[in-house]
Amino acid sequence: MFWERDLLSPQSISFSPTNANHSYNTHTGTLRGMHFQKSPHGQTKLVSCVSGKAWDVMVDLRDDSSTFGKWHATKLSAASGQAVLIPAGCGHGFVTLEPNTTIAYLIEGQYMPDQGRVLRWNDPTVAINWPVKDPVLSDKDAAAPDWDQCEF
Ligand SMILES: Cc1cn([C@H]2C[C@H](O)[C@@H](COP(=O)(O)OP(=O)(O)O[C@H]3O[C@H](C)C(=O)[C@H](O)[C@H]3O)O2)c(=O)[nH]c1=O
Repeated sequence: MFWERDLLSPQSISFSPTNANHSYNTHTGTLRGMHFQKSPHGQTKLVSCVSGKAWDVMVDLRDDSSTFGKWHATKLSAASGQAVLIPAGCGHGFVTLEPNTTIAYLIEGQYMPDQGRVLRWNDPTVAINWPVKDPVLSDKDAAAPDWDQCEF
């Protein structure tokens, strides 16, 4: 079981997914991120790995949060069955640790491409300690701005 609505409500976490995405990645060292939608169009994501293995990262972009600018990583794998909830207002990214890694995630919040933003994966302000130093990046991610140029 990946998600059950009533499982989260005792922790007073409300999560009502509106869509589900798959991200298939052929090569080890594929890095996608850090992606987010500009406030107030943030999305909450419940992320899991359904094949292979990945190092999944969130960064807190909520300027009223005590962990503003901090990052947190979780190792996800098909074998572990673990999932991680990325709150709205956080950036999300991952790097694959095996070939043929598929990330599956439920999303709450409408996809609004014109509100999509990217923070550079190796921005020195956030300083995420990625396990992969020379990743495979999309053009969009390779051209991402640093913290100071980002619109949250
Ligand atoms: C997110 C999304 C994407 N798309 C389309 C738009 C593009 O034609 C294609 C790939 O989108 P994108 O470049 O955003 O995909 P990734 O580089 O895999 O990034 C994703 O992985 C990172 C780590 C994320 O957290 C984001 O949810 C998501 O952006 O799927 C849709 O049609 N609906 C959607 O909800």
